[in-house]
This record gives sequence, structure tokens and C-alpha cells, in this order.
Amino acid sequence: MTSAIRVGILTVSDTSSSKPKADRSGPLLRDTLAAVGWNVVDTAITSDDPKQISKALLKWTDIEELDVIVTTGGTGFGVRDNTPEVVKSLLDKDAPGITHLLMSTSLKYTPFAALSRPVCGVRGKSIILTLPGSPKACKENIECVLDILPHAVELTRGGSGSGLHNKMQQSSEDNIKSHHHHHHHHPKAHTCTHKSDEVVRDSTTGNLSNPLNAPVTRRHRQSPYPMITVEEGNALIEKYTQPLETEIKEVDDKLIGYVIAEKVTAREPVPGYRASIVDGYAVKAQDGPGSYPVVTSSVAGSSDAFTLQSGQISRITTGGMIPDGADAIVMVEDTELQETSDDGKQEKIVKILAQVQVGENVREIGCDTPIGHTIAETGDIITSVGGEIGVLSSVGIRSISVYRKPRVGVLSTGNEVVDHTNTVDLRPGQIRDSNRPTLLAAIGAAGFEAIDLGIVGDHIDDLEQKLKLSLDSVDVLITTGGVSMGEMDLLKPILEQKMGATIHFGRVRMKPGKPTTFATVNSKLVFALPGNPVSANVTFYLFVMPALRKMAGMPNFKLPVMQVKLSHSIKLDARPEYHRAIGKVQPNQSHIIVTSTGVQQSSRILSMVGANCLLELPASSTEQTQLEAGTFLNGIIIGPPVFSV
Ligand SMILES: Nc1nc2c(c(=O)[nH]1)N[C@H]1C(S)=C(S)[C@@H](COP(=O)(O)OP(=O)(O)OC[C@H]3O[C@@H](n4cnc5c(N)ncnc54)[C@H](O)[C@@H]3O)O[C@H]1N2
Ligand code: MOO
Ligand SMILES: [Mg+2]
Repeated sequence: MTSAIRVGILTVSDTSSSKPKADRSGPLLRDTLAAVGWNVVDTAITSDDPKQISKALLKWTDIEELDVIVTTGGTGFGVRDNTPEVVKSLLDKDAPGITHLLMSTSLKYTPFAALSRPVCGVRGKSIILTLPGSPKACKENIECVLDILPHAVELTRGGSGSGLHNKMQQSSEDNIKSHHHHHHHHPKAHTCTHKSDEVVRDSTTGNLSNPLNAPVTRRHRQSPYPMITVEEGNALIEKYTQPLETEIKEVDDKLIGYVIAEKVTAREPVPGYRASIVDGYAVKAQDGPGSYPVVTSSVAGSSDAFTLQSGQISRITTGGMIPDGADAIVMVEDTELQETSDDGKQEKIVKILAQVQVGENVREIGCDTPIGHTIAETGDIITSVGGEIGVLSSVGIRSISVYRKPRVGVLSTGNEVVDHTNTVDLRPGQIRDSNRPTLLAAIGAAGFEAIDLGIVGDHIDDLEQKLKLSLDSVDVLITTGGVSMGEMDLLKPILEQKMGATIHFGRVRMKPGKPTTFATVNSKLVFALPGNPVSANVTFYLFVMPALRKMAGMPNFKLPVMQVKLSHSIKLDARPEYHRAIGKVQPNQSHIIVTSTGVQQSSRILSMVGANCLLELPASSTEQTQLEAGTFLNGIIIGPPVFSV
């Protein structure tokens, strides 16, 4: 227990509401609870009118979020006894055990206790108890729950419920400490903490998200999600992301972008026979210059075996098989024709003009790629430029084991979102879906399989159904929109409460992308990205891309970071910012020079146009509010550099 139990005491009585001095139970409860160190935040008296009772209770549960609310009165069999009914209608959870405890304790004193109808339970973060109206019964009842309530409060506050028993008495001291840690100016400081173990979770479900179907008046007014750093976020993603299984793929153009999952060695040597590098004459080098009979001709592709004797030469083309016995090739340019056949069509005697060395212009067997040579290792990527497909083809490897590439679904959410291909004019309040086409393109360009899941409105059932269906067909699900603080921001509660997802983080200290959410459902990854187009795009590169690369088997799955040089000064934001910039390679400049894409508002997609670099700007501080032109800083490379002359 980190802070004193905050309690409200409500006297429900037609009599007392018109004559407050008549209320003896309220003050008695207040004194009893204050005596054990509880913080009696408020007391009130209402009539037996259900509306009044409910209004008084809701203020304490939903607005002030008191830990415990004790009512006295209105629990009997009288026509005006409404307290149990009102309380019952407000509860999220029943606590029949506490009700039993109250009843069994009272029954020890008098069988008439049976005429009280107590109701106990939890609404939001508040535990509500209904005690009878009589001061004597109130005292007996409250004393019997004094020991157990602190545990209950710790649990409703999201704690583990352990190790608290004796802490209650020092609670006011702890209270000071805990208020020091948090935003002490805020009355509900305990809901916006930074360390995950301090966060208020629903005591039975462990959820942080707003309860679904609850009215807007009951949503969180501070995000319950701890604000983590980008590094912490990526560490969590990394932890839950593993390379996918391997599969056998044929060696062809579709292999590009796959990561090899085995050690590959050359099945065949290249070349597989002794081949000539030039067009000319195969000779024995030691024969030297002079006139020789042309005894055979070897054009590339012919495979006739022949053994050259000293004093003979053999005509040969580039790539032709060199006769046994020959050990060098003389280029045709270094020869003269001396004698033809009778019909003049064949070379008979050719004069060798040049002295060649043994081995000259000869490609020995396996001189390019020896048999058994390691041509690829696990983790090597089949690039479009690197020759991997060529070398595999050359040594006769027809198929190899690779990591499967992730299937990535992209779903837009939002009632206002309209497909960009829709030809109907937008109504006021509507916007075109730019997130989905952008992300599908980025996924495809990175070589992964992108699946268009369309648009879904902000409706609980539609979202649930669409998310469930989508997860069946993808490895990674990307949604955009609906993750911040609005009443239509349903992704987090649906993931937690309908999908059985674990939300690993729901808020990141960064601009753009603060409400970025990462969850897993079984082994599938869900990235619920913010709806703002720039936020969705930037967080895709920062969080999703490395995960996709890791799943695809890439050992270096993080995006490259380079030192870049600012061409102008930049103002720093309160949050660490990922500033979109265009990096250029200029002649006579040893560094990539970066220029901002302009206004960095999260809605301004123009700030992504041409961007190939995300500048890692630190948060502004009193010492540093801007970076000057010429400053070197880290840039995350998201696209190829621009070459300028
Ligand atoms: N009270 C607070 N409000 C907001 C906070 C906050 O902390 N407290 N965070 C802001 C930040 S930062 C961001 S980022 C956004 C994130 O919003 P959501 O993820 O909840 O997204 P939506 O509310 O659904 O939409 C936001 C914005 O983006 C437009 N949008 C949505 N989908 C698309 C799409 N597919 N293509 C183009 N544009 C889209 C949407 O119309 C909204 O304008 O929340 C801030 N609010
Ligand atoms: O973090 Mo939000 O992405 O600034 O707009
Ligand atoms: Mg929103």
C-alpha cells in the first residue's frame, strides 16, 4: 500500500438530509476510519431518493476515484429503502464475500440483522460497502472489515495484494513519498505513472484499457500506459519477434529478398572444364613462336576429347574446351595464317608470333568457384544486385532453404476514413485513407508480403470480427488509428478485452507516434499504429520494419543509422523527435547532408515526401533548444540517398 486509503462516507436518510444534526452514523464512521489512518476525503448526506444516492456515489467513484465508499442507511425493507438497489446498479463487480462477512458479524449480535440487505462490490477503482443506518450496527460492521479492506484496495489499485498487512499505519508517510514521485499536481496521480509495475490494472483481468461498453464518462482521463522510450519499445518488440520457419525455395527471380537458412556449398566447380579466356590457338607454351599445323578446332559447346602433341596447335574460341596437353592460348591477333586447305576454306598452317606462359588465358577447372566452396551462409540475403542468384545458378543449386517472409496485413480504422479509390465526393468530416496504400507500398518495397485488409469503422463488434479474421491470415497485423485518448479509440480495449491480446506497450516518448501500441495474440504480432499519417509512417519504419526484418531471418534487422550533417538549424521539440529529412550525397562532401522536409506536424504527409532519413533529435532542454547548421547527428536511413551534382 503506497498511500492512505481515500474514503467517502455517505449517509442515506430522508430525515438526516433535512436535519443533518440527526446523523450520528456518518460522524461515527468518519471518526472510526480516521482513527486507523484512513483519509476521509469527503462525507455527504442524501435523501433516500435513488437519483440523489446515485449522483453522490458517481462523483466519488468516477470523478474522484475514491478507494472505498461506505454508505449508511436505506438498506432495510422500508418502501424508501433504496440504497442496495442503487449500489447494485452501479457495480462492475459484486463482492458477496464482504456482504457475507458483514451479515454474519451482525447476526452474532441480533437476528434482526437479517432485515438489512447489504450489497458490496467494486465500481471502477472504488470499493462500495452498504452498512445499515443504526450507529451500533455501523460500528460492528465497519470493524469487521477494517483488516481486509486494505488488501482489497491494493488489489483494486492494481497491486499484487501481497505484503501489505502491517503497512497501513505508516501510510501517511508513504503517501508523501508517492506524491513526490508522481505528478503531484494531479488528483489521480497514481494513474499516470511511468514504471509498468506501478500501473493501475484491472484487478481481475489485469487490463489497462478502458472497459468496453462503459459510457464516455468512465474512460481514463490520463493514459494508464507507461510512457516508454523508443529503445525500450524496440527491446520489447525484439523479445516477442522470432525468425519464421524455413522453407525450400527454387532458385529463380522470385528468390530476391529471402534470407538463406543453410550453409550452401558449390555442387559443381565453375568452370567444370579447362576453358579458354580468348579466341585463338591452344598451344604448348614451351613450343614457342613458329609455324604449326592446326590439328583441331574447339568451339565453345563442343566436348570432343583430344590430346595435343608438341608441335601442334588447335583453334579455340572463348569458353571453348582446351585440349589435353595444351597449356596456354595464343590470341588470334598474335598469329598469321600461312597455309590453307586446297579448297581455301580451312586453316592448315598458322604462325604463332607471341611467346605465351604456361597457364596464359586458361581457366582451370574450379578456378572461379571450386567445388565444395561455401557460397552462402545462414543469414545471407539474396539481393537484387549481389549476384547470389547467379552464383547459386552457376554451381547447379536448384533450390535452397530460406526463412519464410512475413505476411503483413494492413487495416485502416476510423468511421471517417474513405478508400482513396472511391469516386464519390467526400462529405464533411471524411478523409481519404492514405495510411493503407502508404504502408502496403512500403511493405512490398521491402520485399515482404503485404495484404490489404481494407477499412473498418470504429464499432466494437466490427473491429473484433475484422481483427480476428485478419489474424488468421497474417503473421503481423498493422492497424492505424484508434489508439489515443478519444472515446472512439477502441483498439487497445478490443485487443485486451476481446482478442486476448497482451499489450506490451501503449505509449512511447517520441514525436510523432506517442500512442503507438504493440501487442501479441498467441505468437502473432499486432502493431496498432496511430492514425495520423506521418505518425503511422514513421512508427512503421521505427518499430515494424525491424520486426519484419527479424522475422525474415535477417541477422542485422535494425535499420542503418549514419552520421549526417545538418544543412540548417532545427528547433527541438519537448519529445525526442524523428524529424523527416532528405539526405543528399554531394560531390566533394564526405558526409550525407540533410535538409528538413519542412513543417513536421503529424498530419502533414508532405513531410514524408522525399524523406530518406529520420533525424534522431533529442528532446529540447534548458541547455539546448535547437541544433545549429553544421551539426552532426544520427540519421536513421529509410531510403536510398539522393545524388546531386
Ligand atoms: N487528448 C489527447 N489527444 C490525443 C493524444 C493524446 O495524448 N491526448 N495524442 C495525439 C497523438 S500524439 C496522436 S498521434 C493521435 C493518434 O490518434 P489515434 O491513433 O487515436 O488515431 P485517430 O484518432 O483514429 O486518428 C487521428 C488522425 O488521423 C486521421 N487518420 C486516421 N486514419 C487515417 C487514414 N487511414 N488515413 C489518413 N488519415 C487517417 C484521423 O482522421 C485523425 O485526424 O491522437 C492525438 N490525440
Ligand atoms: O505522436 Mo503524435 O504521432 O504527435 O501526432
Ligand atoms: Mg483518436
